Amino acid sequence: MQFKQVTVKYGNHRTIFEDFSLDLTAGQITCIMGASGIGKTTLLRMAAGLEQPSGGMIHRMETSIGIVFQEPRLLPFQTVLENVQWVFDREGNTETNRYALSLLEKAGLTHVLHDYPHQLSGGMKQRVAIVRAFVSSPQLLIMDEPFQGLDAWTKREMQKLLLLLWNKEKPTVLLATHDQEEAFALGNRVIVLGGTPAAIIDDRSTDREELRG
Ligand SMILES: Nc1ncnc2c1ncn2[C@@H]1O[C@H](COP(=O)(O)OP(=O)(O)OP(=O)(O)O)[C@@H](O)[C@H]1O
Repeated sequence: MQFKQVTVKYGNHRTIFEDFSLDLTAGQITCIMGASGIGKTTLLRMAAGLEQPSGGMIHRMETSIGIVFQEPRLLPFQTVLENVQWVFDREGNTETNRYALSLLEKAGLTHVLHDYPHQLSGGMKQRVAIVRAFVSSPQLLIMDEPFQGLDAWTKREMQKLLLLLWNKEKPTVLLATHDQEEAFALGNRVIVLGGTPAAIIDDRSTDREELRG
């Protein structure tokens, strides 16, 4: 997907992006870093089509999108399993259902399938949100600091799960993180935003194949 000369302004004085262009290679994981408030969430929301730029264009080749927000955003009156099934037609879709169950197992959630969100820890809720984004095998996966707040072990497990799924289906992934180590462990490319309005101040291709999977 492509951002072409994108401008984002809030009010009269606040310019977050101006003439910002970025070309994402399909099938790659691109990690976006940058100080708090620089515009990472805004960029991801535009990539998902949730926000329109004030100027410029966004071209998206991918037709299906999965999103993991900074907070889990689960449906409160649906169980863990229902929250994940909600994104596909569970009736007669046994193949997807089986896939959902296998992802929930990989995410260590098998024992809470029938629990409701208020019964889960913050980390468990976030894992449900991650599985929900993965289950429909989207061509574009947008993840806004998805592993923030998870304990170190769970974080590593979820990162491994992301790489496992990415290796299988090669979606285009756009992932915002504050964690440089995470960015270089996961990304094929790491982009750092800086300045006002935000511009790309560092753009590196990584060659860390040995860390994958
Ligand atoms: N709806 C809005 N109205 C006004 N200003 C906004 C709005 N949404 C975001 N902003 C401003 O745009 C800037 C970029 O916000 P954004 O959430 O994209 O940053 P971020 O890099 O994701 O930050 P963080 O790392 O803290 O999540 C911030 O200065 C924020 O205050």
